[in-house]
Amino acid sequence: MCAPKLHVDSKGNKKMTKETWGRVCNELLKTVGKSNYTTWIAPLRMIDMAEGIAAFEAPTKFMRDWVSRNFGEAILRELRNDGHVVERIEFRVPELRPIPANEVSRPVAAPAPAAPKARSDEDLPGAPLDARFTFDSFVVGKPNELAHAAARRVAEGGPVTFNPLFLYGGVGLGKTHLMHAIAHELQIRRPEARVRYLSAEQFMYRFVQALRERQIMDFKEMFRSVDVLMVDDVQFIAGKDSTQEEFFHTFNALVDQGKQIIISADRAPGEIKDLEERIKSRLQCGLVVDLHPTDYELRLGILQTKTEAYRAQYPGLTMADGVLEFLAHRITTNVRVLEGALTRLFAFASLVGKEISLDLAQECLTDILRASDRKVTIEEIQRKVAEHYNVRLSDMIGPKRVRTIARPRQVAMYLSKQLTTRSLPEIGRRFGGRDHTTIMHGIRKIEELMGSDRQIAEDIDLLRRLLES
Ligand SMILES: Nc1ncnc2c1ncn2[C@@H]1O[C@H](COP(=O)(O)OP(=O)(O)OP(=O)(O)O)[C@@H](O)[C@H]1O
Repeated sequence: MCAPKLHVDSKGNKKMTKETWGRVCNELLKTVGKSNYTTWIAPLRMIDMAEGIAAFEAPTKFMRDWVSRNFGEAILRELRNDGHVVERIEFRVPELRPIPANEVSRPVAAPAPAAPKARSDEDLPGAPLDARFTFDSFVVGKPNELAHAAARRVAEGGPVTFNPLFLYGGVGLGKTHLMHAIAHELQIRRPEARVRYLSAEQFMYRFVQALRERQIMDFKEMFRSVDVLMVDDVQFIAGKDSTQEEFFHTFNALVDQGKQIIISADRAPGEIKDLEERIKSRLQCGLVVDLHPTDYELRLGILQTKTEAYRAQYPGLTMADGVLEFLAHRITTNVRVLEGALTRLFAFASLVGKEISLDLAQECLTDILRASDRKVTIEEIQRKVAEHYNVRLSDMIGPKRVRTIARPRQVAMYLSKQLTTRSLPEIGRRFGGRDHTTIMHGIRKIEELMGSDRQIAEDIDLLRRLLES
């Protein structure tokens, strides 16, 4: 930790105090970045500063070598910048002794055994699985059908055909659910297989813990002896050099042995910033599939499935028609938010003893509905409408008055008023500087036509759904 012992140089050089070392640490944090700082610098202990030599203690030999090689220069520079006369730095390791808890720099799940012992299944790495995340409870729709099919294939446990399976997609779209579903299924189909699931963050903590406790060989052996390894949210290791290094070797060792690896991330391998190139290319070697943002039908399907479960839990509650459709339409962010809204709705309705109606939904979900309001822009509306009617985008703002162009333009004006919070003069400006009365006229025209022209009404409905999904 950054806690120096105080020493005075016999040559009268500047004294190292807690404050000055604190300042040096602050500068180092800026130059090496938070994760490097926490992993490598914070565990250092300044033990001496005399005769131009700054001596530090690192918890392990590995850390000593790593810090010396990678951060020695930076530490030297910052000490000098702080006004200390330092010729060189020495890194030492303590005599073999248990490391006191206050030198542990990172939270860890549970202390590893101090001495190596015979390995049982308990020693294998892994995080608990959520019993609810099965294939049965996973609702399949267009946006996730490929990811689902790939997950199913891997879960069959046949010969490894693609390695790794790389699943990616935005927050709350079902990556973890699918990984747990694979693990559950494999436990049934291949009970003898060592299937291990953990997040990349847990992988790192275990790695750091192994370093600290000098059990790196055990760590390596543990991870290399699984049959199926699943690592969730792999983007977490980006920028964490030594964890990446270890992950890379684990990955290679397992692939070489023909063991299945399943990885998830919030984006495609090539797009993960600060992930080593060699890891990116390894991750791209198998099958890379993405979970697309949900569409209206999938959201409705998920809501219907979850509602079935709630009906059993709250047998007395009734739900008015249109509530699920309203939620699927309005909450487009992610499935987790959708689920949260439904849970709250059932709990609220049961508390107040009322039917779940649209009014009740609006009342109890105001914050979620407001946060989920997608900000559609006028430009997006113009683009979508132009595509739909096969006219040029420039015609949306141009002067042409022929009906084949004027009508789509009015549709875009109408949707701009409906789907954005822009005022009529603002909308007018975006439509080539038209007056607000022209916009008003366009909107009225469309409102009128929607009552008499089914085609226009359908077009509007479709465009609205496209823009809001
Ligand atoms: N297609 C689906 N069918 C049923 N439930 C789903 C589906 N997709 C997501 N969910 C549910 O949504 C919630 C969030 O899903 P999950 O945790 O798998 O998302 P994630 O993609 O791993 O998100 P994150 O990026 O935050 O880790 C879970 O409760 C999950 O069961």
